[in-house]
Amino acid sequence: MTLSPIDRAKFAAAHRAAAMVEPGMKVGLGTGSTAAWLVQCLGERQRDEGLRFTAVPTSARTADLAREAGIEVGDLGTARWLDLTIDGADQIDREMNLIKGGGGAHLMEKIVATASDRMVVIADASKEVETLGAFPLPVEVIPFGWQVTRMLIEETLVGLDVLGRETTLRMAGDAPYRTDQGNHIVDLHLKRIGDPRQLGLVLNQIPGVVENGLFTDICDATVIGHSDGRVRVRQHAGGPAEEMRYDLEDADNIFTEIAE
Ligand SMILES: O=C[C@H](O)[C@H](O)[C@H](O)COP(=O)(O)O
Repeated sequence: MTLSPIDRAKFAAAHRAAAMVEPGMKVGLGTGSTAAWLVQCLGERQRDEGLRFTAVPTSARTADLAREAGIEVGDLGTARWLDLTIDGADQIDREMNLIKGGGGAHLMEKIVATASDRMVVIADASKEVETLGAFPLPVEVIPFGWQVTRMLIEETLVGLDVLGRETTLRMAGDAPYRTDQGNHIVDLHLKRIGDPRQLGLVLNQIPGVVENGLFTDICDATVIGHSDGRVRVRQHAGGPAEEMRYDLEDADNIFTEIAE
């Protein structure tokens, strides 16, 4: 079976990051299409090597995928503190600030990543940007009075160093989208985000806002995959980036084995 170029990139990043999981670790499993590859790769390591680890998923979707891959699912309340969380992202800037929540899971993802010694982000190269902003910034709000919360968000944006103030309520068909926690999501269409730390703090002060999708000072390393099989691992703390290259035929073979 042959992977599409974008899936090769995601797979390569996920496969490299899966190798960071050591026996006995407590590991947060992210949400999204890249994290789904991670779950497959960890399932494969469990089957082939007998790798044992405690998995804490960041969404019901990831929990289902993990179970399907034969991975036993734990919960954060029991695990308390994790060694490592591996998750995808919608945008990554040079300082490893992130926009997350394109799949609506950023609240649980932020809790899990914050409760981890390390957060490693896996992504294809298209997610790397100079400055955050082109991707809509998700803000999870409670359903009660969401219209007012949205208005307050828009008013707050006026006083900030951002470009653009349009907001939309995320929909799932004809009804407002519901997160795993039963909340709604307001997406902010900002062309430029000035200071992501400041914006993140200010948004979370607004009554009705549960959590925004800006992750600042949380990501410790990025694993970026390319469709030609190249993978680049960069640490937030600095130091030389690690470069490797998957043989594309190998990647397709590994994928075929996982899929069977
Ligand atoms: O809510 C979803 C998450 O933050 C995802 O990790 C993010 O949207 C990236 O997803 P994908 O790997 O599918 O691009």
